Amino acid sequence: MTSSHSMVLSKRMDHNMPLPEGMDASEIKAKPRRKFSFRAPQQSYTVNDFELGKVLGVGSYSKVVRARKKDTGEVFALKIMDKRRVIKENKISNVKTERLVLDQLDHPGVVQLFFTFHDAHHLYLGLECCDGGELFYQIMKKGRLSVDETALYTAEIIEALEYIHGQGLIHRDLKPENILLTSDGHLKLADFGSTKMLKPLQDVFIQIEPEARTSTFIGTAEYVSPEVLTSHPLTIGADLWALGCIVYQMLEGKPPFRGTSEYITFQKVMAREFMMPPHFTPEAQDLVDHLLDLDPERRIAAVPMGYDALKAHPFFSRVKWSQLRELTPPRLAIWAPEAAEAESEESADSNWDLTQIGRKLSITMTSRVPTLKSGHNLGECISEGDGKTASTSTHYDKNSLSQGCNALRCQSATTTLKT
Ligand SMILES: Nc1ncnc2c1ncn2[C@@H]1O[C@H](COP(=O)(O)OP(=O)(O)OP(=O)(O)O)[C@@H](O)[C@H]1O
Repeated sequence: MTSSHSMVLSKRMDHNMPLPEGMDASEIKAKPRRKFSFRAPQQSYTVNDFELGKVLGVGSYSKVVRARKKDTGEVFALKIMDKRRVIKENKISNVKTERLVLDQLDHPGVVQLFFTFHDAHHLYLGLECCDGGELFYQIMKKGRLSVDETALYTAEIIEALEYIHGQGLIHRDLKPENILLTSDGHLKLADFGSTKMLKPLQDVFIQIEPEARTSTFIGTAEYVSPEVLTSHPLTIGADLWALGCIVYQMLEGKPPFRGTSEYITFQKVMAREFMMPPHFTPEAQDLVDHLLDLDPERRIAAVPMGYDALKAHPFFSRVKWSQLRELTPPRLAIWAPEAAEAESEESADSNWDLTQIGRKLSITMTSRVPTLKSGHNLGECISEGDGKTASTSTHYDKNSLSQGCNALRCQSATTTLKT
């Protein structure tokens, strides 16, 4: 029996899942539960091993800081997560998922994880540092990207998506904030905390707990696909829809679906109500149109071998797919993280104080913040273990939407407004 096989079995036993054909329960009981090793090891580092530099970005439960390892001089992006905040924001499964998924991925279009460590109050992920900032910032600074810039960036996103989809993963939170640029201007996907795993990753069986049928879903309003809003099965089509939104946003400066409230945004998504700007070339219009198909199975690239069709789309006629990473990428708008942070809403959060990292809690305590019980070992989130990951977290409450969405489901399939 292979190690992965025994791991599959131990997980199946834990969850009373049916045994594979021909397997005998007594055989399984005799096998000790095996642990697997992460490629990116859990180190015994402390935060004092690093010189902390500028803040690269702020997430809902993390702060990402440029950090130089004092002994080797290597530079990383240290994703620092406050344990109390992780619990408070109900992000434990996101942390586990991100750690497990990043550990398994190895592609130039995906941010690399090198190591993890933790201390009494924080969890740390040592990530490849993307000094060019977020794609979001580039769009914001440039207003709109040219067709050639958009084609090259989209091609790099497509290569990364093809890879992660081939690994049985759906990113689920693809948006310009989660697409980062290296200092030489190439793109990398980041933030895999919401990833859905459809199958075992390589030789590690990661237990996919059936997602509770709650009235919640995951994603970001402007990039969420209509089928996700109506609780249809999640497929790679959800990422392809988000890709369509991102292509549109690069060319137009803003995403196709944006309302005055999230609820209005969802209504527009459900009705596929967006304006196709007249300055879009016919190729760009066609690509956006095919990615933003209401039927996830008809979205270009959603079928087997579909990526070949996507890459052959005339929008990419000038893209040399075989040399993508060698091509000169678009010139970056100057990236100043502190300035961007000041512009961002999240920076209004003053609870983070880097001088306190590793020493005491950086989060301002309030009576509503849960207490870390001694038995609650959150370090296990990033430790080597049995590969178990919990079900996913909540971004939106769908209850308040269901009525409106159900009504919208009856509307005409395609309501693309063209000027
Ligand atoms: N490897 C990296 N290099 C440079 N900057 C990074 C890196 N990883 C993350 N960042 C920056 O930090 C921000 C927050 O990171 P990330 O999205 O992973 O955090 P999060 O807490 O999971 O966020 P979310 O609010 O989406 O859940 C990113 O949007 C990006 O600006």
